[in-house]
Amino acid sequence: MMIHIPNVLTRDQVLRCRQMFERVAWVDGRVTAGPQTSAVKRNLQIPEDDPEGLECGQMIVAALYRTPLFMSAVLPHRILPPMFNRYDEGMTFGSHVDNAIRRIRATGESLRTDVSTTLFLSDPEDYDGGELVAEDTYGEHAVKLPAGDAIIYPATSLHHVTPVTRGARISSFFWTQSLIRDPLRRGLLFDMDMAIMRLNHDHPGHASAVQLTGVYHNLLRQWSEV
Ligand SMILES: O=C(O)CCC(=O)C(=O)O
Ligand SMILES: [Fe+2]
Repeated sequence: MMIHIPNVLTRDQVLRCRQMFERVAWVDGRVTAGPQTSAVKRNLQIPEDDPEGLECGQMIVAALYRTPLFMSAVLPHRILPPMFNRYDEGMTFGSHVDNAIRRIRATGESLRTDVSTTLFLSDPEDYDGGELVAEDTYGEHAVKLPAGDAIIYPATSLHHVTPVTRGARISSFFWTQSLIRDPLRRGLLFDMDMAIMRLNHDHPGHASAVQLTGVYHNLLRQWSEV
C-alpha cells in the first residue's frame, strides 16, 4: 500500500533545507548501498554525519510525529535519521528492494526497515523524469509529489526512480520500524483508525466511538512490538 502524506513540511521548512543543501558536499550515493543496489544506483547523497543534513533530518522527524496520517499509517517505533539524495540530469536508481536491517549510526542500534519513505524537496516543475515507481501485485505505481509531501510504501516492494531528464530532484529518504511488523495487521489498524475518525467527525459523541477506540488500543496492545 502506498500512501501520500501531504504537507509534512511547510514551504518555509522546505526552503530552509534547500538553502542548507547549497552549502553541502554531495557524494556518490553508492556510499550506503549494498552490492545489488550499487549496480543500479546512480545518484548523489549528503554524508550521513553532515551537520546540515542532521539538522534538516531532525526537523523532518519532528514534523512526522506531528502528522496524524503518518502516525496512523506507519505506527512508528523507530525512524532512521533521514538521509538526502539528489538526481541530476541522467541520474537514476534502478529496480531494487531496500536492505532489511539498517544500523543507526548515532546509537549503534539496528532497525528493521518495515516502511520506506520518500519526502520530496524539489517542486515537480523543477525537473522532468525522476518518478518513484513501486511495484506490487496490482502493477506499477509512479509518484512525483509537491515539495514538502511524502510517499510511504512497503520496504519489501521492488521500486525504482526513473532517469531525470531535466533539472534536479532532491528528496529525503528514510526507513521506519513499525510497532506492527505485519503489513496486513498494520493496514487493518489504519483502516480502523480512519473509520473511528470519520465516526467522531460525522457523529460527535457517539458511544460506539469510545468502544471502537478501546478495541483499537487493545489490538495495538496485542500486536505491537516495543
Ligand atoms: O529517491 C527515492 O525516491 C528513493 C530512493 C531509494 O529507493 C533508496 O535510497 O533506496
Ligand atoms: Fe530504495
